[in-house]
Amino acid sequence: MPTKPDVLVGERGDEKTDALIEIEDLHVQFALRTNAFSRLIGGSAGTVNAVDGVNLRLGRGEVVGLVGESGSGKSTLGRALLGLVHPTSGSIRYDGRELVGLPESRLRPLRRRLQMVFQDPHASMNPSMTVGGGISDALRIHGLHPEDRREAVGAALERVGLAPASRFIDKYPSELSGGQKQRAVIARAIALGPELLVADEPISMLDMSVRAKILGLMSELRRDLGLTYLYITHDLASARFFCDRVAIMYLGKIVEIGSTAEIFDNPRHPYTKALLRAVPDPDPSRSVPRELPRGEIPDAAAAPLGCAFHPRCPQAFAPCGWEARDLRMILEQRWTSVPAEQYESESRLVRDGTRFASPDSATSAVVHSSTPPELLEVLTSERTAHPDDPLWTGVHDLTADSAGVRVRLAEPVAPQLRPVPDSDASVSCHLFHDPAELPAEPDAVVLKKG
Ligand SMILES: Nc1ncnc2c1ncn2[C@@H]1O[C@H](COP(=O)(O)OP(=O)(O)OP(=O)(O)O)[C@@H](O)[C@H]1O
Repeated sequence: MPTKPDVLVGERGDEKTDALIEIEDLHVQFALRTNAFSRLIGGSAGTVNAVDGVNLRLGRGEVVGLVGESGSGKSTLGRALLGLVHPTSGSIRYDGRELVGLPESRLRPLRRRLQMVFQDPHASMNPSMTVGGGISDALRIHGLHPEDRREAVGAALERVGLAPASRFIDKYPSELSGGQKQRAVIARAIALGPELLVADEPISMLDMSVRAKILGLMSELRRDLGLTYLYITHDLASARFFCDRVAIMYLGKIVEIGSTAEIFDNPRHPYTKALLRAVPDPDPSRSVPRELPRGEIPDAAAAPLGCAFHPRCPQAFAPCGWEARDLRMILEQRWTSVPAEQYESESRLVRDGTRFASPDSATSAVVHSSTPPELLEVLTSERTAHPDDPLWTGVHDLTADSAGVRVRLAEPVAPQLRPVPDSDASVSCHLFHDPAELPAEPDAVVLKKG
């Protein structure tokens, strides 16, 4: 396997080589489509903040891994880099040139330099074109003279290990194995002479036996061609092997970034720790918890207040962004372990599951109930039974009023990605930066529907 070059890592985990890509405060929103009936009854279209204020710098020749669960915004960030989705705001500079807002006609020539390798090599290739034809076509689109194309195709195929090229050039994708197809896709990308490859899960659909070989090839290409990579993956083990730095994404934000060694040897964010614990251990005799924390990745269209990870975080505390809707999660958890009759009687106390709570400020909300004292009793007994649940650090008090149970909550504070002293990592977590010292962010107190 190729060895990693020495990397100079500076503050915020940024490499001190000159930057090929500089992303600043990037936002990508998608409009949610609602049906006519929902609009009629006042449902708003809503938006998904797929990328929510990302800052990231890729040094020339650097490999940066973007890791996170499904839906965290990794692909959208990668696609935004290539101009395949349009950012809502923010800046992407490639070699000092601003890409955001460039018309397609000016973006197209740059695409030669910014290439993408997708997860599914089969879907990336035109089944009716030979391997050579597909690569040649990409070269034609980018204006390469016909006479130069065959030679460039052959060189690219041999460079990715499909050698001799004459054996592969006239084959159709269906005649290649999965690994060979991904090599052909990489050949098409490098034939154009790119500087950056956005590799979006490039090995996840391949057999285990060929994954390491493809990663090895990508490392060789990085060394020989000076390529820079944004490597998008769920798979921390491959990121550890391949990347100089790793950024952990959660619901559109980078929550931790640092050198690969720092992320793996000294993870800080509870989400990074959870992801690392979930990596399967090759030694079956060691029983390491594999589960991610409770709950699922929340709906990006209604992201939690404060730190988006707080509902799942075992170390969350008062300022992390507790909301009345977090009480629903606590109740649902309780109802999985009580007898059916108790579930029936308790769940009836919450008036309307679709409108569980109405916040009237960031720190006060009503959980609706037709019998508030009884609901208060259930919530109080839950608090007494599990006083250590992080949620209770953010609940000042619960009182019954005519509409339901009123909840007074701690002020939510959105954490910010900040450098960790004496390390090359940055983390966005109140465990590492005093929330009282963070500059106020407007979205720290934005109300979301409960
Ligand atoms: N074209 C689109 N229209 C609407 N929403 C979208 C669109 N593309 C992505 N999203 C939403 O944006 C969020 C981020 O999606 P994205 O695919 O970037 O995440 P990801 O981390 O790459 O996930 P995966 O690993 O499953 O590919 C998700 O909530 C997704 O549903």
